[in-house]
Amino acid sequence: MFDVHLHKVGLAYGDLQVFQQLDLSLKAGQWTCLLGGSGVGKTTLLRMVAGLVDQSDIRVEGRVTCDDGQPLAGRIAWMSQQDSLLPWATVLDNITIGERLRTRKFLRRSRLSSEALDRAHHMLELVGLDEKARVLPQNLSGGQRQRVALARTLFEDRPVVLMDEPFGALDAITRLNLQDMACDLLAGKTVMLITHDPLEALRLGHAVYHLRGHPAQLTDAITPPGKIPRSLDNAELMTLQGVLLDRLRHEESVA
Ligand SMILES: Nc1ncnc2c1ncn2[C@@H]1O[C@H](COP(=O)(O)OP(=O)(O)OP(=O)(O)O)[C@@H](O)[C@H]1O
Repeated sequence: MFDVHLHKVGLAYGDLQVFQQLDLSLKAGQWTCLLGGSGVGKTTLLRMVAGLVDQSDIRVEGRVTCDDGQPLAGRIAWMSQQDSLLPWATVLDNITIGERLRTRKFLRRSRLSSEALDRAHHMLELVGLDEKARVLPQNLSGGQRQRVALARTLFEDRPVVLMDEPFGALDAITRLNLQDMACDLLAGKTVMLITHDPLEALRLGHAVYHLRGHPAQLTDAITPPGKIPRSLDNAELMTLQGVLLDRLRHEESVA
């Protein structure tokens, strides 16, 4: 278990300074949630943590370090709103795609180890979809597809999970159910979650930050009380939701 630290990070696309001088710590085993208006730089910040920014046409400042002294590269799983499932591959093949690419068993018709297959089936069981192992993604609902994406994230078994609005396209009830499932199954992982939904951030976040302004800055963390996922009848949660919605609405109106 290790914390991830962002030290004075900044990023500019040409003349557009998206954010600068940001300090942020992702605490080991906790959920850090990030809210902010459209275009403020949330995805860019997440991509920077993941090492996914192409440094040829942008300026990157600062450092991302882990407090165990090891690099973060290779210890991250990613989950986004677009489930990125390959349409022509079965659910099982989608879940094991990373393993197939790493072991060069993607193009050849060679088989994965029985251990890897058992583990993939187990992940599907955990998300309640084992009976869908052989179907194609087009035959699944949006919520089921995101459960497959969650199973793929679990299969990768990385200590750090970066999530970019993973539940954003789902209806309210499916979203609540998936929040609970992700919270349960990702227990012990260090999670950074980007969301537009204050309630989602407050249900799941040990620390909730608001990214705002141009260049963007982070507000102080809100640390809602109680264990995650927090219950909807938590009165403090509802008060904090009102505060955050008000902040976000004000931000939109001045942008
Ligand atoms: N590859 C790129 N080249 C140039 N500008 C970019 C690039 N990617 C993003 N931007 C710009 O950087 C800013 C931040 O974009 P980003 O996608 O990080 O915002 P966001 O907060 O995630 O937005 P949303 O909530 O709408 O997804 C925006 O002004 C966007 O237009």
